[in-house]
Amino acid sequence: MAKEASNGSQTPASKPPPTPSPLRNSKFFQANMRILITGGAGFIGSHLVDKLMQNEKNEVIVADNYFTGSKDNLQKWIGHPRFELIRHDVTEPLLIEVDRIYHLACPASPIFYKYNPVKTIKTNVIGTLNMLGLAKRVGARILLTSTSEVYGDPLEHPQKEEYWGNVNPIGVRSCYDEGKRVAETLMFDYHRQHGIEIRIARIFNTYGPRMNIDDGRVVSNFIAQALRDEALTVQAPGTQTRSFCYVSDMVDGLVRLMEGEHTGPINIGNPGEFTMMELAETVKELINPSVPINVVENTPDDPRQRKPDITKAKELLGWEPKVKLRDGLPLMEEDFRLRLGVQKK
Ligand SMILES: NC(=O)c1ccc[n+]([C@@H]2O[C@H](COP(=O)([O-])OP(=O)(O)OC[C@H]3O[C@@H](n4cnc5c(N)ncnc54)[C@H](O)[C@@H]3O)[C@@H](O)[C@H]2O)c1
Ligand SMILES: O=C(O)[C@H]1O[C@H](OP(=O)(O)OP(=O)(O)OC[C@H]2O[C@@H](n3ccc(=O)[nH]c3=O)[C@H](O)[C@@H]2O)[C@H](O)[C@@H](O)[C@@H]1O
Repeated sequence: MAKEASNGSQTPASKPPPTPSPLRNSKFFQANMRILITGGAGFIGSHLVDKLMQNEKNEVIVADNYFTGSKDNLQKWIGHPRFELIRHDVTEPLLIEVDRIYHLACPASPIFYKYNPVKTIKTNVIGTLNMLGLAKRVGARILLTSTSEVYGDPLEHPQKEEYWGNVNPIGVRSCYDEGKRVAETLMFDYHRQHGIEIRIARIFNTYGPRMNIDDGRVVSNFIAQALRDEALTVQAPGTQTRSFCYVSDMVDGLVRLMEGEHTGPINIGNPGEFTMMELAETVKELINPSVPINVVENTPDDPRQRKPDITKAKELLGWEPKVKLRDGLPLMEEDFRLRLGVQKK
């Protein structure tokens, strides 16, 4: 029997999550998978939209508050009968019917996630709670895009999924690192407590076309600086490392994880590891050999090294990255040239 809630409304007794809607079996719906992408107007999200829209059986719904994303990234899909775009902040509940939720909504560039850290935490915690609530109500499978930042300034190298990390809980990056750690916890608690089907991807630095030009992340900074004939700003000491994954490899990994049998967390990233000085030298060589490289001040708590161990992704998802940094950078250069209006000399 339903219980009487204190405000007088009826609340259902505790029960297992519903199976997907019976409409799934009707003639019309059988051909479709309805997929929600939160943060789908952003960099990775918009590439994921492109990939999922290629399958004519998919309907794609994007919910985004446009904090760091833009309708421009989705221009080609606006008006398409299988596509819907909703201006929505995930810190508010969303009532729709879907089969899959790719939950990406969260500013990813350190400049943007530090801009309003309280909002970043709300997005990670309340936003993930809301999306898990939605998954529970409609019986959808949900994938969280977590981050290599859950490993903090890692004391193990390369990072395996079993490593618990070395994160400063009160630093300026904590709104993001700890926010994503709580989001992972919520995912597993909903899975254990309510039987929700979950997937967790731990994404390592990803780059490619459509990154915000002035978004502050290292690859977009260096390419924009090289094209504008400005000095490349290597933050000290320059020996810190990152591993850069091209965006088409990333979305391929995310879809495999979603449609595979494993909850994760699974690292998705390119194990090729570079110092920031090496990255600057590569950008200089490929894009503009006449720009200088300047070493500038760094920000607090910058991780000193990062490289994914992708054994799990290889074994469990049959996934590994295909695009090498030297091949991916020119593809991004082309997109930045178009957007900045800078011709090749
Ligand atoms: N790009 C990377 O290197 C990287 C690495 C690790 C993890 N990730 C994760 O992948 C996801 C996508 O990253 P990205 O690089 O595409 O970043 P992005 O900033 O381009 O995209 C994030 C999107 O989320 C939207 N958003 C932010 N807060 C929101 C809110 N409260 N409600 C609704 N929408 C909101 C933004 O407007 C934007 O469209 C993020 O969850 C990020 O943490 C990215
Ligand atoms: O992969 C991840 O998990 C995380 O990676 C990045 O975080 P971060 O590695 O700090 O990204 P950048 O801001 O691109 O910085 C990378 C390195 O480049 C350096 N850097 C940055 C900008 C610049 O102009 N010059 C420069 O040398 C930074 O000091 C840092 O060492 C993303 O922005 C996060 O969203 C993501 O979760």
